[in-house]
Amino acid sequence: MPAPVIGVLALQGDVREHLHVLETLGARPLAVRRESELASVDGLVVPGGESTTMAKLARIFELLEPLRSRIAGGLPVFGTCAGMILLADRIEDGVVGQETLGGLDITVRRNAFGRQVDSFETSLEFAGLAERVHAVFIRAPWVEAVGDGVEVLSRVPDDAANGPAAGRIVAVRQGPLMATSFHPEVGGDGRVHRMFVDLVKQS
Ligand SMILES: NC(=O)CC[C@H](N)C(=O)O
Repeated sequence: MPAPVIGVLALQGDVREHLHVLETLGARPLAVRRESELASVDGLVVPGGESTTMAKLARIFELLEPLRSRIAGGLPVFGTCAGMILLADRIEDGVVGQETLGGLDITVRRNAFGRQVDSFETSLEFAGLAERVHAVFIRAPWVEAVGDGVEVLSRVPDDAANGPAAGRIVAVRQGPLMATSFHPEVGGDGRVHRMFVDLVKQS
């Protein structure tokens, strides 16, 4: 199979970082702003940024329904941080009327880590990876609840020192959909993206 075309939704957020990691992994990255571009991708990354802004822009750019229909059609999608929020079927602490793309049977809590520690870095065990992943959290959501078909890939260590974040789910997969609360595109570790590229190749 030729290298898959992997789009990065390029309405807002840290688009360039994702394009760069995908390029280093030998995928063909494509910034997606129009329906015609969306139609040509084999997989899609929804980056970190601001989920409410991204949803509004997706509506303005007439991408909301095309995105929903490609997700319903089985397109592999990887959401990071705001991207996780956009893929979630249910949001806690969203703004009133906040729209999502949906598809992942999860409930996310926006800005869950709170003001004191809203941005931090740690290393986490991650299902399928031998070594821990360096995880950068920036005003991140966590996953409050998952449906039956959802595989948990990573959690904050269940250690009292982690306070209310202890044991919280921060990475999931459901069929062709993957999401992380943190930003694997920051910090030069391509292993989580490689997992997604492999998922795209298998689909
Ligand atoms: N780094 C991020 O993507 C932050 C997400 C942001 N707090 C939101 O609600 O959309």
